[in-house]
Amino acid sequence: MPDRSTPSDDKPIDLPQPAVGRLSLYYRELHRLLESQQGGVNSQQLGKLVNVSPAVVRRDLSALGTIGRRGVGYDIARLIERIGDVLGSGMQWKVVLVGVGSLGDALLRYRGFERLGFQLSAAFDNAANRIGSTIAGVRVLDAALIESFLAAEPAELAILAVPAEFAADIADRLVGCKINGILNFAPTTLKLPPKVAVVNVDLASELQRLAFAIQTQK
Ligand SMILES: NC(=O)c1ccc[n+]([C@@H]2O[C@H](COP(=O)([O-])OP(=O)(O)OC[C@H]3O[C@@H](n4cnc5c(N)ncnc54)[C@H](O)[C@@H]3O)[C@@H](O)[C@H]2O)c1
Repeated sequence: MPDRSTPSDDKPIDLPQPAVGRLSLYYRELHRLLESQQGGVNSQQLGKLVNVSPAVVRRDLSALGTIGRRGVGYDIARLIERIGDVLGSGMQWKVVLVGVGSLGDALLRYRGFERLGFQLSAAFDNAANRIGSTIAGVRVLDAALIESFLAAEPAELAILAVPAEFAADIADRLVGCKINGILNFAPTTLKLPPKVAVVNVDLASELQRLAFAIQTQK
């Protein structure tokens, strides 16, 4: 297991976004392999699991300073530790969620965040029937308390699951509370200072991309 520590100011490795996405996939598959008692893996096996060539796997992993041994491959536990360090998954991240509707409720119940070091410290909503409830152990607080809560219990990341028309206002407030990264589910483009990292998850656009890919295959 990687050491659990809080996020530090260590200079991260500069990797292109597609490589970061692949590392995350390797990480997931390596955990599965470790759980199935496997000790080592080679670039061909790992590439097959995430659908990339062995050469791409070798390039991605050598960028982390991780060199496999010819004929032996990579030690899975060490590789998990190294990728976890680079992706920040060996750290504990505090996360808040805003908007506890259908989607927010489902996200709060998802158990996959904790395993990667993401701890949901609170959720916020402005609807009376949501405020005061506890979902999967996470308290739902009045959205009016975002600032006072984060002043007392700072968090690095936020998940935004409010309707699109409220997303910009909430995002500005979160940034004012020193939130550095936002996972935005609202189908709207947030205009935030460049220092704030935003990842947009737009499921409808993804479906559109999928439909386009199928059409162009014909
Ligand atoms: N449900 C899905 O499958 C899905 C999928 C992809 C994207 N989205 C997007 O995610 C967002 C949430 O979707 P949903 O289906 O959960 O909507 P929803 O209407 O069920 O929930 C929205 C929640 O946000 C709360 N809210 C509204 N304004 C707020 C504010 N100013 N401060 C705090 N809380 C506020 C509401 O009280 C409600 O609980 C939307 O932007 C939606 O387009 C939803």
